[in-house]
Amino acid sequence: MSDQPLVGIIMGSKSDWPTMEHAAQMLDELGVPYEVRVVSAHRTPDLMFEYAEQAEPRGLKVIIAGAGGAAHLPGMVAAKTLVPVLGVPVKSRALNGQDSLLSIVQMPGGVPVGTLAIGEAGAKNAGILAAQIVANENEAVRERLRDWRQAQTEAVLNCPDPRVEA
Ligand SMILES: Nc1c(C(=O)O)ncn1[C@@H]1O[C@H](COP(=O)(O)O)[C@@H](O)[C@H]1O
Repeated sequence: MSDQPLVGIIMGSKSDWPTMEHAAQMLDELGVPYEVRVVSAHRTPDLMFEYAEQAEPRGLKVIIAGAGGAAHLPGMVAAKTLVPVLGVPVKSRALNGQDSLLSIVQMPGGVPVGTLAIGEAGAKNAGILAAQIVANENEAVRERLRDWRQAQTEAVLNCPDPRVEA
C-alpha cells in the first residue's frame, strides 16, 4: 500500500492528543496510512473549512475528529464534506466528557457524524472503525482486521481466570 493517507485524524487542540493517539495506534497496528493535524472550528475556522473541502480530492476515505467541551469540530467538518466523519468525544475536565458527547452526537438530521464513546475507548474504536471502512475496498486491511480480531478473542479465551496476568 502507498503511504498516501487514507484517514485524517484531526483534533481541536494539542491537549487532545493523549486521547487521540489511541486512534493512531490502531491505524499503525492495522497498517492503514493516516495523517494527524490540530484543526479547530473555534480557533482556526478557515483552516477547518479548507481541510474539510480538500479531504475528498486529497483521497481521504475517513476523517476521525476528536474534540472536547463545546465539541463543534466533527459536526462542522461533516457539514463541509461527504467523507464519513467519526466523532470522538474527548473527556473534558469540567464535565467528564458529557458535554463533548452531547455536542457531537446530537447532529440535526441530514448531516451525520458517527459518534464513538467518550475518551480512549472511543478513540481506539474510531481507529478500528476507520480501518473497517477502508477495508471495504482494501483486502489487505480486511485480512489484518480479521487477524487482529482473532488475536483479541484468543487473548480472552486463553486467560479466563481474572486473577492471572496475561
Ligand atoms: N472543541 C474544541 C474545538 C472545536 O470543536 O473546534 N476546538 C478546540 N476544542 C476543544 O477545547 C478543549 C480545550 O482545549 P485547550 O486544552 O487547548 O484549552 C480541547 O478538548 C479541544 O478539543
